[in-house]
Amino acid sequence: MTNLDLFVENGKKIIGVAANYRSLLKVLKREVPQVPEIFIKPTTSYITENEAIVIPNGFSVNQEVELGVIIGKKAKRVKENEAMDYVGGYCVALDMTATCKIKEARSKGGSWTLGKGFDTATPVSKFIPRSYIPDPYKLTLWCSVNGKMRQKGSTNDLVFNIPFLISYISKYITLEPNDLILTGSPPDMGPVKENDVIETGITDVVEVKFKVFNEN
Ligand SMILES: O=C([O-])CC(=O)C(=O)O
Ligand SMILES: [Mg+2]
Repeated sequence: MTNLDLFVENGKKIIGVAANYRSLLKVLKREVPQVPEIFIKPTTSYITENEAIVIPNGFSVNQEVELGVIIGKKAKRVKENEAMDYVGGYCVALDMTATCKIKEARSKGGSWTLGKGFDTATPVSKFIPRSYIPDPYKLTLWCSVNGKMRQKGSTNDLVFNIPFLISYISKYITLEPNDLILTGSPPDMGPVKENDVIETGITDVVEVKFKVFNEN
């Protein structure tokens, strides 16, 4: 038996999707991609409510609010039309991103591991059972910093929807119960600094608060 409420404790992997909102691609002046660009974050980057986001020394870090999809059962080469059977539930997540490291990786062709995977880079809400969200494309994701709204986006703006992502990823990487897919951020991610308070949520579903600290 898997208790998906404990997805953080039992988490095996976190798979992120980059630039998966049409509105973000527009801002970035990028074409809609043919396939998703994916990356992995370690589960040691998880934090939950009341734990601190810690910015590593010398890093510049942005917040990105995202719909998290939590896998309910093992998925390998899943067809798109069966993919929703593998969704156990959802969460709201912050894909904290060290922009300094991602820029360096993009320009030098290096890896995203530090840019996406540092400790505390994946703050998440509690688990939301799948039945609680009958239509995952009607959700409003929001994120405020120090009480000022910074991001607001609708999941109907996703480029690759949840079944496509599960089908695509599971062709190459077996998905396991408690894995988390971060489906990408709407525009207006921005830098955060020590003592900032980040509040984030899915309207009428869940909200969660995190405080930001420097490493020392
Ligand atoms: O941070 C990035 O460069 C890409 C990303 O994760 C997103 O669009 O959600
Ligand atoms: Mg992201």
